[in-house]
Amino acid sequence: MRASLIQIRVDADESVDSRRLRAASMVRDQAGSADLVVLPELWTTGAFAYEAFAAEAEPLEGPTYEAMAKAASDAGVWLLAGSIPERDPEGPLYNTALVFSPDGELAAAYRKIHRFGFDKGEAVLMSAGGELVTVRLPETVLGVTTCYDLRFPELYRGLVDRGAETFVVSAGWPERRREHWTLLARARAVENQAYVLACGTAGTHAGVEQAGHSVVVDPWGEVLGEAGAGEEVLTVEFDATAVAGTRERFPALKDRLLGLDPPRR
Ligand SMILES: NC(=O)CCC(=O)C(=O)O
Repeated sequence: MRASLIQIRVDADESVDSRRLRAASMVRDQAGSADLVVLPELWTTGAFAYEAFAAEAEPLEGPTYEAMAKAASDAGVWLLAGSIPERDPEGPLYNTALVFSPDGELAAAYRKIHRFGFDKGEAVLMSAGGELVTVRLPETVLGVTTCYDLRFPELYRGLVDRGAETFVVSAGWPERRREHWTLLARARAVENQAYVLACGTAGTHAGVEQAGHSVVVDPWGEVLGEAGAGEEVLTVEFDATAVAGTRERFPALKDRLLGLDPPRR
């Protein structure tokens, strides 16, 4: 299958409306080139533009949902439309990733579990999700994750236990920790014998330079494609069936002793 990672530029000098139109058009441009399209985390506001979260928060079925549902169906692609600052009808904000099927239906919504910032920023402004999300595509099962989640291997193991073979990561990762980004993407791929499609943003917002360098890693940890620092669409073709083969030939996942209920002896 072919996946296109849209590493869109998120700069303070562009309005959210303009970026939404550009993102929709970039998704449409993938018609015929990709089966799956991935956008980054909080690309409407920027992942570090904390003061914009409440101002630009949308209900789940708000303007970004509308634009992305239409773009997915126009292009006929599966679309992980990145995440939005979602305002729940009860009041709290969530960092919520949206997945659309090629007919423009919502296939899943994933509320980011691990919020970044310690005692500041997203960690205090957003509420934490609590549900692991997988999506069955014809060729593979996606495990949906967002940015800082990449540092928590137990989340990815939980997704493997729910059948995930391809992890998608929407991110707004900063340049200053770029080496962690690539290292963690490869680690999650190797330890779970799964593909990792990790899509970040380009540009600088809220004074935080973004790493770009979106990356696709195979179940053996090989980097199949990597973007540069600027705005770019990274398209990579990969054999989704290779996950089963890798897990059969090198069955390390069967040697797990901990975390299973009951534990294996
Ligand atoms: N938006 C994020 O989750 C940022 C994560 C990050 O900067 C890091 O883990 O490092």
